Amino acid sequence: MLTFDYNNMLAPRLGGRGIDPASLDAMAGRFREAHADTARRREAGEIGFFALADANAVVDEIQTFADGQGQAFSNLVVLGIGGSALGTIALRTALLHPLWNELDDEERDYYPRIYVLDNIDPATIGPFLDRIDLGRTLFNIVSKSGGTAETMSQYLIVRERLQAAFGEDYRRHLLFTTDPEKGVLRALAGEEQIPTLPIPSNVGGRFSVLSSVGLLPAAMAGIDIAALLEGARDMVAKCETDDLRANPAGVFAALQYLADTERQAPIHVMMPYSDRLRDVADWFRQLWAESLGKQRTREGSEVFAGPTPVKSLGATDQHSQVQLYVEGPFDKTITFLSEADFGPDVPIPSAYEHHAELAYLGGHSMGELLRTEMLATEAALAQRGRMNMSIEIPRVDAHALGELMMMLQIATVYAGHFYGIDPLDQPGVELGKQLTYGIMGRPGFEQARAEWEGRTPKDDAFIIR
Ligand SMILES: O=P(O)(O)OC[C@H]1O[C@](O)(CO)[C@@H](O)[C@@H]1O
Repeated sequence: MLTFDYNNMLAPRLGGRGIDPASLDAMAGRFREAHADTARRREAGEIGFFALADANAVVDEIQTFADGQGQAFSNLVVLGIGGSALGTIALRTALLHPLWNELDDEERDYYPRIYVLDNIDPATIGPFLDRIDLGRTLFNIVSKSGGTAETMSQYLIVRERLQAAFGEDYRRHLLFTTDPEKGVLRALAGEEQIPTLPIPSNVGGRFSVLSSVGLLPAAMAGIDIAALLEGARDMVAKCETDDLRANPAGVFAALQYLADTERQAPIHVMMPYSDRLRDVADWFRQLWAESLGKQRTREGSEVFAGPTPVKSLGATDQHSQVQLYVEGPFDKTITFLSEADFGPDVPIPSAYEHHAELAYLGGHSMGELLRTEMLATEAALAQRGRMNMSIEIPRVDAHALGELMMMLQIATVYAGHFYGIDPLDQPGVELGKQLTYGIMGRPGFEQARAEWEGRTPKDDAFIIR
């Protein structure tokens, strides 16, 4: 089980800058409402990600694919963006490298390499597709909506290359992961007989890491997806209580909400002290930002809610960001992520005994130093009255990742309730999408194009060339 320590968020440790424990306890009633509302929305089928933890049939289907057809490929290339990419990247960074290190050469050949193309920069896409051996590659097109411009443009390029190389056999290199009913990707799968995996319709992109979106690439890479879901199940069970102080996701959400609204600290830095956990912070950034950054409440009144998530990395960013965190404005909280057991550690040799500035390092290890630096940063922040909290997982493995990611997803839903907004929608992203469609000439978006042309004339006086 993970350990969540929030002492350094509270007034007893931080003096007047911390949150009064009484304020946290005063959230107990609102938390019971948030918990009941979440249960009601789960029951009504509006929130689907909790149930992913129990989707054992999907695990079997995915594992069968990964162990069977999947083994014909040396590369798996995921085409997706946002929630269709970030969870997979986080799992790959966390779980693949340790696994990879333990494999011998023959075993390494058994598992395909996992690539995620989550941008549309031609300088990346062109050379990547020129280099990769198409004959040994499976392309997994991941899009909940099935219509995202970035993903679909990548798909069109890949499809043309596959057809040019393999004719009608191009299908063998494609797997769509999309909504079970809606969207053009689903329609294409039917028209062209391309195999698919479903993303349950009540699971939004940023909550989909434990669906086939994250599970298929994970299984192909040899990650233990059953353990991932077991960890998630353990966290769901832990969060079944409506007693705020016993519910880790509830306390996480309540403290961040209080930091923002009572302590004017709307910036939420997530700082793993672990290379393997670094992309969990990136995945969380979308989850927190897209879910909570909202103009309107669920009832429709204006609110302009939303903390700003920031990703950081220890110890690297101690030498880039920590000066600001320790002495800058009191506008942020820091959440540390760490692992209790780094696995095989790297000892630091004893040398230069006559130089005290170096001699103290000898006899310790890199893991010890990294951990010490985190504890020291936590203490420095607390001494200066800066709110921080820490989540420690026992070790970086599939079970722990399942627990951690489920906790952060549940916390996001609770936080949405506290802010009075709907954490499941993202209306603000739509405007930019519509303007893109208009500018690119998609039929039906002429109005968007006209608005863009009407609003974008620029004054040369404000441009330096
Ligand atoms: O999976 P899709 O539908 O292609 O969407 C990708 C991403 O685009 C968004 O809709 C908007 O950024 C995200 O919510 C989503 O994760």
